[in-house]
Amino acid sequence: MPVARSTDSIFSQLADCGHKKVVYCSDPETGLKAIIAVHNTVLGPALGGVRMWTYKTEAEALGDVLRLSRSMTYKAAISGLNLGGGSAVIIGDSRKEKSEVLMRKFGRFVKNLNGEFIAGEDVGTNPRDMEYIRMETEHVAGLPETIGGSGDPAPIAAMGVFMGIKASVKEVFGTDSLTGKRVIVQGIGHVGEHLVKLLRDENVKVYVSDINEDRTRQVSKKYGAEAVANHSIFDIDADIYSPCALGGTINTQTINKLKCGIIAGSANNQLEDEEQHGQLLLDKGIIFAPDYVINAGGVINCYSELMGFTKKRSLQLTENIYEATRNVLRLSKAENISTIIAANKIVEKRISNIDKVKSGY
Ligand SMILES: NC(=O)c1ccc[n+]([C@@H]2O[C@H](COP(=O)([O-])OP(=O)(O)OC[C@H]3O[C@@H](n4cnc5c(N)ncnc54)[C@H](O)[C@@H]3O)[C@@H](O)[C@H]2O)c1
Repeated sequence: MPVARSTDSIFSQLADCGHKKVVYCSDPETGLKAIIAVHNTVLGPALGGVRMWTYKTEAEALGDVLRLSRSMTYKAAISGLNLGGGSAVIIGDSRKEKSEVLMRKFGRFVKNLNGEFIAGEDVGTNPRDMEYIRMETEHVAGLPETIGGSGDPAPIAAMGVFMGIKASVKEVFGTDSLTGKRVIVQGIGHVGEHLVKLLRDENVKVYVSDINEDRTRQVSKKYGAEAVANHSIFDIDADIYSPCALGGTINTQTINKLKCGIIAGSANNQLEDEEQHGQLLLDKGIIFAPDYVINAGGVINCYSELMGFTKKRSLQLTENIYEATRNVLRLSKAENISTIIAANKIVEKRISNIDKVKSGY
C-alpha cells in the first residue's frame, strides 16, 4: 500500500493512495471541523470509523484519515465482506468539544454522500454518537442494541485480535494454546480491556500499560495483570506485544528494542513505514499479524448490523480471522515476503477480481 505523507500536496496524496473522494466538513456555528475520506467502493459502500482527536495540524488529520480509510478497504476485503473503505476524523477533544449538535451536523455531511460512506465508531466516539448521526442519516452503523443496532464493537474486535494472537502463536509454537504465554497489552481502552479479559481467562501472564495511569491501575487490579510504565514496555521480556492504543508504535527504534517474537494488536496502522518495518520484522524473525487482518471484528460487527445477521453469525465471521491470519502467515513464509505485503497481495487480488466481475456483463 502506498503511504500518504503529510508533506506531499493533497492531490498527490490522494492519487498516491488511490482515494476516490475526500470531503472537508466545516461548520463554524457548531465548531465542526471534519474530514471524510472515501478510499475504495469496488466491493461495496465505504464503511469506516469516525475518530475524534486533538490533531496538532490539519495536515496530520488529513494524513490520518487517508491512512485509516485505506486500511478499511483492506480490512473489509480480507475479511470477505462486501464493503469498501472509508473513514472520518473530527478535529477536537472528544471529552470537551463533543455535543449532540456537533454529531448531528456531522451526520448531515454523511447524509450528503448518499450512502457512499457509512459512519461507524472509532477512538473518541461511541454508540451514543452513532445514534445522533442516525437522527440525520441512515448511513451509520454501530448503533446501540436498544435501538436495534449491534452495539459496542469493542468486544468483537477484541475477539478478533485474540484469534489473530492464537494464529500467530500457532505459527511460532506449533500449538495455539496461550496458557503460560506472556502478553503486553499497550492501551487498555475499549478493545484492550476486553482483550485482557480473554487472555486472563486463558491463563496468560498479562502486562498492561496506558498513558492514563488511573486506568492502568484499575484494569491491572480487576484482572490481576501487571502494570507497566508506558516508557518501559519494550524492556519487558514477553512473548507477544499487543498494541491496542494508537498506530505508528512499530519503527526501527522499537523493533530493535522489542523482546517479543510476535506483534498482534488492535491499533490501526501499527507500522510507521509498511515496507521498511514489515521487512525489518521479517529479517528479525518477528511475526507481525497485520493489524487490519486481526482487528476486523469491529467492521464485521457493523457489517452484521447492516446485513441483519445475528450475534452468533457475527462471532462466526470473527472467528474466521484465525484462518485469515494463518493464510497470510503461510503466504509470507512461502514467498519470503513480509506479512503486510502478503496480506496486501491477498486483498488486491480479491478487489481486482471483483472489479472485473462488476465491470463485465
Ligand atoms: N473499538 C473498536 O471496535 C476497534 C476496532 C478496530 C480497531 N480499533 C483500534 O484499536 C485501538 C484502540 O481502540 P479502542 O476503541 O480501545 O480505543 P479507546 O480510546 O477506548 O482506547 C485507547 C486507549 O489507549 C490509551 N492510549 C492512547 N495513547 C497511548 C499511548 N501512547 N500509550 C499507551 N496508551 C495509550 C488511551 O488512554 C486509551 O485508554 C485504536 O487504534 C482503534 O482504531 C478499535
